[in-house]
Amino acid sequence: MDLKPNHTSPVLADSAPMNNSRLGINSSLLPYSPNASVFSRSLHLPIPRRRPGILDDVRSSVLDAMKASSPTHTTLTKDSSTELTLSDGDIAYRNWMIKYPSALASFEQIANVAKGKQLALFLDYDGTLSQIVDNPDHAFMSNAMRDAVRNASNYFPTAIISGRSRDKVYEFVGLTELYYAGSHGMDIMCPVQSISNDNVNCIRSSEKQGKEVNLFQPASEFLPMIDEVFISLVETMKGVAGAKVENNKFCVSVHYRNVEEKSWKVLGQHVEEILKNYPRLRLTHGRKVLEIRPVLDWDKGKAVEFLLESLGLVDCDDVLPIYVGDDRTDEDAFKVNFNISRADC
Ligand SMILES: O=P(O)(O)OC[C@H]1O[C@H](O[C@H]2O[C@H](CO)[C@@H](O)[C@H](O)[C@H]2O)[C@H](O)[C@@H](O)[C@@H]1O
Repeated sequence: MDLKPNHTSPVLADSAPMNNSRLGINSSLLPYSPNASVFSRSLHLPIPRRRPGILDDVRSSVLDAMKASSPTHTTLTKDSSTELTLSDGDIAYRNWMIKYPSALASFEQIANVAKGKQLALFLDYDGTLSQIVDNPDHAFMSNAMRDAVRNASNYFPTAIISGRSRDKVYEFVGLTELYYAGSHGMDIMCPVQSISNDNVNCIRSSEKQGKEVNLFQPASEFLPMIDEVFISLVETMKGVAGAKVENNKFCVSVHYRNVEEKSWKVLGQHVEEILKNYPRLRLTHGRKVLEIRPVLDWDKGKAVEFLLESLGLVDCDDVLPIYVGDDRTDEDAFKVNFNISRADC
C-alpha cells in the first residue's frame, strides 16, 4: 500500500468489537503469521497478553460485548481423582497461542529481517508498557520498562500510540525523546518536517522543552461535544458503583472493571442513552472499558502512517515499522499494509 495518509475525516461505520487482547509485532516474514498476505512490509507477530474470551466475535449488544471480556468457568474432569478446572478463557488462550506464537521465539528471525533496515518503533501504552491494573490512574510504567524504551529510542524513532490523552500518557512515560499520539491517534505531536502547513488540522506549537513541533488534531471540532458527554457521563455514572469515567481529550472512557457484573447492563444502557443525542459519536470496546469517540476515519493505524510520513520514512525501501500492542484498537495499526518503496531511496 502506498502511504498516502488521508488527513481529512470521512465518516465510517463502527467496526465489530474484538476483544482479542494481544501484544503484537507485525510480521509477514515470520512463521505462522495468519496475516502474511496483508502485511507486506512491517513486522507482525502477536503475543497474547490477556486471555481471549470465547466470545471474541461480532457482538450485537453493548452488554454482550462487555461480557466478552469476562468468560465463564468450566470444570473439566481429568480423571476420577483429580479435577482440572479450566475456564473457557484458558482453553481459548491455549488455542490462540498455537495460532499466534510468541514473537520472542522468533527473535533471531526478526533480527535477520531487520538487518540493514531503518526501524521505526510504535508502542501502545496500557497492557503493553504498563500492567493492567484496577485503577487507570495507577497504571504506572516500571523504571526497567522506561529504560528499555529510552534505550530503543537511542537507536530508532520511537512513538507511543495510546487511547489515553496525550498529556496523560506523556506523564506516565516521561521521555522527551519520543513522539506521542494520544486519544487513539487523534492527538499527535510530531516533528515539523514533511507536514504540509496547509493542513487545517495541523498547527505549529512548542513542546515542553520549547522545541518546535506540529500538533495534528483531526477531531478538534469535537472537543466541546466530548466535554459535554464527559460531564453527562460523570453525572450518570454516580449511580453505578465502581464505574469510572475518564476524559481522554478527544474520546471518553467508561471503565467497568470495578463494577459488579449485575450492573453492567444498566451501565451500558446509560451510555447508549446518552449517545442517542450524539449521532456523530460512536462506541467502541476495550478491556473492561467502553470508549466514546468521534465518527472519524481515524485510528491508531492512520496515526502510524501519519507519523511515518512526518518522520520522513514513507519513501524508503529500507524502512521497517514495528508496532507492539495488546488491544483491539491496536489491530487498526496491525492492519496497515506498508509498501514503503521508491526507486530513488
Ligand atoms: O491504547 P492504550 O494505551 O492501551 O489505552 C487503552 C485504554 O487503557 C486504559 O484502560 C485500560 O487500562 C487500565 C489500567 O490498567 C485498566 O484499569 C482498564 O480496565 C483498561 O481498559 C485507559 O484507562 C483507557 O482510557 C484507555 O483508552
